[in-house]
Order: sequence, then structure tokens, then C-alpha cells
Amino acid sequence: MPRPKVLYNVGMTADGKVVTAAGDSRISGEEDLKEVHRLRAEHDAVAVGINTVRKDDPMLNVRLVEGEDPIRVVFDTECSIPLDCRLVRTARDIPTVVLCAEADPGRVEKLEKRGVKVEEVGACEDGVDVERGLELLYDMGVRTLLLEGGPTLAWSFLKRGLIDEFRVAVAPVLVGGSDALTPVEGEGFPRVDLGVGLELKRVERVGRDVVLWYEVSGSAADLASEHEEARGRSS
Ligand SMILES: NC(=O)C1=CN([C@@H]2O[C@H](COP(=O)(O)OP(=O)(O)OC[C@H]3O[C@@H](n4cnc5c(N)ncnc54)[C@H](O)[C@@H]3O)[C@@H](O)[C@H]2O)C=CC1
Ligand SMILES: Nc1nc(O)c(N)c(N[C@@H]2O[C@H](COP(=O)(O)O)[C@@H](O)[C@H]2O)n1
Repeated sequence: MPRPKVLYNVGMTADGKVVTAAGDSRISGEEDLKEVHRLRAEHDAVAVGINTVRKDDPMLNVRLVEGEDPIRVVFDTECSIPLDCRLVRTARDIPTVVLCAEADPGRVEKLEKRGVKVEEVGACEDGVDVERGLELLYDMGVRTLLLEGGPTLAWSFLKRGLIDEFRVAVAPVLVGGSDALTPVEGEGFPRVDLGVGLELKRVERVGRDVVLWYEVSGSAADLASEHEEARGRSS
């Protein structure tokens, strides 16, 4: 089934964290944030997991450069997105879609009254069925998706071969913290040779940050089936 092309973008410290153990995720420098807004404007939709909404209360719009706002998408298993978060409060002005596994009709009504489109796409082992969710976005006309995290949702995409490109802005700061999250969390692959291979396409200095832009090497579908086979062989 066709799905949108997915770019996963994060801001990371030089020691590999996307948020401190205490919850501060203001990592990218000013110039990179402008680039992120450019990327938002170039994509049909931008997606995050519900924890990112809870922790950051993001806007996910285009405001640091000129450009159109993308559709904002939240992967929210139980449709628990707070009614007073900024995404919901601005859903009448910027298209906002909540993809959930299942939803209470009363909750759906409250969200839809506020302009949010709620789609029940069913569940997978991690939460919302991501493959079905991407197919549905494709049916809605979304051809390009900017995945902005967080790392738990990113693992769910990655292990299914659903990330095509990875862009990381490395900030010149070390924060430590064994509980501080990295760009991809979840169970992880058991061996390095089972990991998703990347090909470096570009390195650039953006303000004080260094941006690394990778393509997933090989087709995502091939990688997903290779990983399945290899995981079968290793267990
Ligand atoms: N530095 C950066 O660029 C970024 C940092 N962050 C930080 O990451 C943190 C949030 O990340 P996480 O805790 O990893 O949460 P997350 O934002 O990835 O959300 C995970 C939650 O989404 C729901 N979900 C629904 N369907 C799912 C699926 N198929 N797979 C996985 N989860 C699914 C589940 O309830 C799950 O607990 C925040 O502290 C935020 O500040 C987030 C984005 C970018
Ligand atoms: N690229 C990048 N660098 C960082 O340092 C970040 N903290 C993030 N965070 C992502 O952007 C969202 C905030 O968006 P708004 O400024 O509110 O529009 C945040 O929730 C993360 O998804 N990204």
C-alpha cells in the first residue's frame, strides 16, 4: 500500500540526547530552528507522539520563516490529547489530525467540536497502527511526512522500515543523564548488523549546530523484511 515519504528530524546534544533527564528539549540553535520551520513548510504533514504533546505542548506550525503550515498529526493511542493543549486550541486555524487506536465517542465529539479530525485506525503492539495510519494519511493526500518525534514513536516507525531519511542537528553541548532520551528509544535492535543502515548525504554547519542528513540505505521495504528474517534467525 502506498504511504507518504517520511523524514525523521531531531535536535540532539553532542552526547546523543534529545531531551535532558529533567525534560528540557530546547537543543537546536536559532538557525536550525529556522531550517526546521522550512522543512515543515516543505512537507504536507508533521507528526509527533502524544508524549511529545504532553511534555512540550508544541505548535508544529511555520512561524520563523514564510510558508504554509503542514497538517499536524498526533499518534495518540487512547485519544487522550488534552483539550487545552495548543494543538487543540488552534485546530480551527491549522488542520490537526489525531490518529488513535480507539476512541470514546464522547471524546471524539469534544475534539471534533474544537476542529480536530479524529481517525480510529486500530492498534499495533506499540499503540496506534502506524502502517494503517500512514496509509490513511496518504489517502488524505499526504505525500511527505516530517516526523518530529519523540523517540518512542520513532522506534515504532524505524523497526517497520517506515523512515526514509534521518536529519539530525547536533548541538555543541554535553548534558549527560542516563535517563535522558536519545533519538530512537524502544526495544532497539539486538545487534549492530541488524540496525537500520544509513548513507550520509550531506553535512552542513547551520549556525552553531552541525546537521547530518542521511538516507536509509536500501529500500525501506527490503530493510524491513531483511530485519524480520535476521531477527528470526537470531532467535
Ligand atoms: N530534541 C528533539 O528534537 C525532540 C525531543 N522530543 C522529546 O521527546 C520526549 C517525548 O518522547 P517519548 O517519551 O519517546 O514519546 P513520544 O512523543 O514518542 O510518544 C510516545 C507515545 O505515543 C503513543 N503512541 C501511539 N502510537 C504509537 C506507536 N505506534 N508507537 C509508539 N508510540 C505510540 C504511546 O502512548 C506512546 O507512549 C519529550 O520530552 C520531548 O521533549 C520530542 C521530539 C523532538
Ligand atoms: N529539531 C528540533 N530541535 C529541537 O531542539 C527540538 N526541541 C525540537 N522539538 C520538536 O519541535 C516541537 C516544538 O515545536 P514548536 O516550536 O512548538 O512549533 C517539539 O514538540 C518537538 O517535536 N526539534
